[in-house]
Amino acid sequence: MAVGYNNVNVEAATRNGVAVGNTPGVLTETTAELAAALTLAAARRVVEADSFMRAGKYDGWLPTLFIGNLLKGQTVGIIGAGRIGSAYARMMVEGFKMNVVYYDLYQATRLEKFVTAYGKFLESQGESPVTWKRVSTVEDVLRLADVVSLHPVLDKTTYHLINKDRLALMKKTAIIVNASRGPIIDEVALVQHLQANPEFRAALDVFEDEPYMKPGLSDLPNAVVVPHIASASKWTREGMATLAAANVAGKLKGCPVWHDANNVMPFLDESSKPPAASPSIVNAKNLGLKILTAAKL
Ligand SMILES: NC(=O)c1ccc[n+]([C@@H]2O[C@H](COP(=O)([O-])OP(=O)(O)OC[C@H]3O[C@@H](n4cnc5c(N)ncnc54)[C@H](O)[C@@H]3O)[C@@H](O)[C@H]2O)c1
Ligand SMILES: O=C(O)[C@H](O)CO
Repeated sequence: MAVGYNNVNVEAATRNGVAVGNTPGVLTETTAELAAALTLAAARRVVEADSFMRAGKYDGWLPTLFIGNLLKGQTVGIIGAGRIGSAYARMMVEGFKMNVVYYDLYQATRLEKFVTAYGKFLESQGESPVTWKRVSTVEDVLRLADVVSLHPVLDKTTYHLINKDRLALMKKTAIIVNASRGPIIDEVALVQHLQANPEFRAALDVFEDEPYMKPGLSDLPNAVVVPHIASASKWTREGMATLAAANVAGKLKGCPVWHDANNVMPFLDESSKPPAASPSIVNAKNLGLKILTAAKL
């Protein structure tokens, strides 16, 4: 039960006539919120400070205790500005007035429009506007950003996208956040980078060899690590379960497949009869399954 299906061999499934369902449209905001939470935890050293407190080490306010990074006015870099990347970018823009630099294979038009409009609103209030910039390389994002959040799909173009050489391009006090897929970062290189650069921070929801971490990661105070919980809100998990069940039921009953995997709200309405369709079968076209239009539901 997941939106990401990089762990499934869809081609082999299709060859054998097996439908592959996923659960899109209900994870976006929840996952983006966890990426935002990780960003704040790393920027303000929340986990380190919590451990210090619980260990009974706090003996009075100090001007130098757990100095972190102010996000306001800084630049957030997005690699993969799809559903989750764009939702996270909007949160960081609206919540913390950060400027956006992003890299994606496609233009994130809605995100650009949002940042432009919000920038104009801030100006109308006498505040500095926020800005966006689309760059043509991953390297440009890494050089320019104070926080880099990774949101691409995992495929052969993004495997170890963040490696030793690219980490070296980042600012010494930057933060890297990953709530996408573990192998997008070369985790051994990241551990070495964190060891050599104590002011650099990482906040990770996903790991290269889940459920394990690469040696050394868990000892590093400049890393925040959580166990793949980005989609773990009650609303999202219920939505995922409903969509997964509806996929199975729709397939068993021979129903057609819903046409818009990003618009699955009709499947979540508990008070009405479930629609006679599978909400999201990713290999529907290649299997030759019938696909519904909105008007026919
Ligand atoms: N941690 C979690 O619990 C969790 C939950 C949901 C999704 N995810 C993962 O989050 C990621 C994003 O999910 P989404 O729903 O936003 O997907 P999406 O398809 O909406 O967005 C992915 C974006 O990545 C871009 N992209 C593809 N190849 C790229 C490349 N080489 N360089 C840069 N960008 C590239 C695509 O153009 C697209 O805009 C996926 O990896 C997904 O598996 C993780
Ligand atoms: O792809 C997904 O759905 C997640 O990684 C699990 O929530």
